[in-house]
Amino acid sequence: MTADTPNQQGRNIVLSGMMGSGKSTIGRIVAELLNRPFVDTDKQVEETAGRSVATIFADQGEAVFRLMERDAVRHVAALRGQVVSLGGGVVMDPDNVTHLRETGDIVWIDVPIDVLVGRLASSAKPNKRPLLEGDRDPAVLHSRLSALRAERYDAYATSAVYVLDTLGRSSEVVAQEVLAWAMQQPGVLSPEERP
Ligand SMILES: Nc1ncnc2c1ncn2[C@@H]1O[C@H](COP(=O)(O)OP(=O)(O)OP(=O)(O)O)[C@@H](O)[C@H]1O
Ligand SMILES: O=C(O)C1=C[C@@H](O)[C@@H](O)[C@H](O)C1
Ligand SMILES: [Mg+2]
Repeated sequence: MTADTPNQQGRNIVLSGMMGSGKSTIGRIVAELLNRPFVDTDKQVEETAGRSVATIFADQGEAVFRLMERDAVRHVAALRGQVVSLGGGVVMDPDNVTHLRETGDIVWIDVPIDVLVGRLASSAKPNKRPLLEGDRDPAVLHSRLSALRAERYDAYATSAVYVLDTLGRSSEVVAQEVLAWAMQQPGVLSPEERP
């Protein structure tokens, strides 16, 4: 088994949460520790479309992006044995959640807005986060992120089987918590992934 060969036995570990919550950072660590492929739905969309998330939003609109994202989700959910990082809005579509749950378990990385503002103000990633319009002003970011989180809270909470609290904890420590959770969860780790 290599990092490019999905393990057919283990369920996907699917990380969900707001922009900047740490899905990619934590997901990569978990994938490396388990020697699993790491898949990011935003990257899948960009590779398939040959354009950045921001360009898709600008040229074709958010609705077209969401359709592409649905396809990416179905692709990812067709395989097992992966660590998956979701775009921040994926779980707003209940069909996406249904597909993801067939082969995986969703873990929500819940991060307070103030922490997100601190992270996103110093890393605007305008090509990736058009909903924030590349804005780095902390007050504007705070109000945009608060509104998004309020709108999405129920979807994040109900789609996830586990919530990670990252406050004051490094990504490495949080990744270890994901592993500890996976160990307890039937079907997530294959026998060979268990110590
Ligand atoms: N537990 C943590 N403690 C401190 N910093 C963290 C932690 N997790 C992530 N970070 C930092 O927060 C920033 C955002 O993390 P990351 O890119 O992984 O988030 P994301 O959810 O993938 O966001 P997006 O997909 O919207 O870009 C990075 O600079 C990362 O180093
Ligand atoms: O929260 C969101 O709706 C988004 C988050 C990003 O991961 C991208 O999927 C896109 O910028 C939209
Ligand atoms: Mg990411």
